[in-house]
Amino acid sequence: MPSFNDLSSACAEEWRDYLEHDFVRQLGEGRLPEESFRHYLQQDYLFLIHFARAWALAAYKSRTLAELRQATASLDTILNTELDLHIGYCSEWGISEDDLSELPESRATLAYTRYVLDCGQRGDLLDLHVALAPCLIGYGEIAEWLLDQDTTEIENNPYADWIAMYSSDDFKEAVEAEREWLDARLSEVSERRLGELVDVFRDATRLEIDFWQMGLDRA
Ligand SMILES: Cc1ncc(C[n+]2csc(CCO)c2C)c(N)n1
Repeated sequence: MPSFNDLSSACAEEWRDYLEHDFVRQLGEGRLPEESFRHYLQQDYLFLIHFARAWALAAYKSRTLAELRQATASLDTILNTELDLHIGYCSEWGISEDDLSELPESRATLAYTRYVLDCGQRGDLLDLHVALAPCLIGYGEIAEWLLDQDTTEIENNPYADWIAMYSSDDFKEAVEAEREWLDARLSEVSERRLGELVDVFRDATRLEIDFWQMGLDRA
């Protein structure tokens, strides 16, 4: 019976390159250049606006009240928790929300956000959730992995708030709910359909790698 693990193990190399990317290691050790984090976070502000739209699309494509609630919970987390972190870091750097809204989107941001929105438009709710899975489940695994590393520095780490948000109990609960939903839906798909979904998952994972790389390349 297929499950989420079949998606990540079908592209194990890309999945690991995403979770254990140099950007993530350096962030955990507190030695990521501020220029890299700043560029990443500003682009992530633009990214989150489109991902909020993707969850709104998931709400629209939902067939049950439970699915509708799950999609709107993610939408709410982006608008009322995640973006606050971005706005907070940026205001410490003297960057206002008006400044952020005028930033040009990088190619990595454009490619990833529009890819996910296209998956949702042309496909069904499962395609869209699979395109969103590297983002939600990946960040959950990244936060867990970071906390497991001996080299991860929390005290005096300028990125500690970022790590804390993605390792919070609320966030872990959302990741768990997503995994359960995916496992239930994937258990019903054919081999052929699973192959299509692996392609979507792999592409989204590669776009996550490009997003980290965009940050590193800035420094
Ligand atoms: C490039 C990039 N990938 C993933 C996330 C994490 N994230 C974005 S939306 C969302 C779901 C609702 O919380 C999560 C976990 C990010 N911020 N930036």
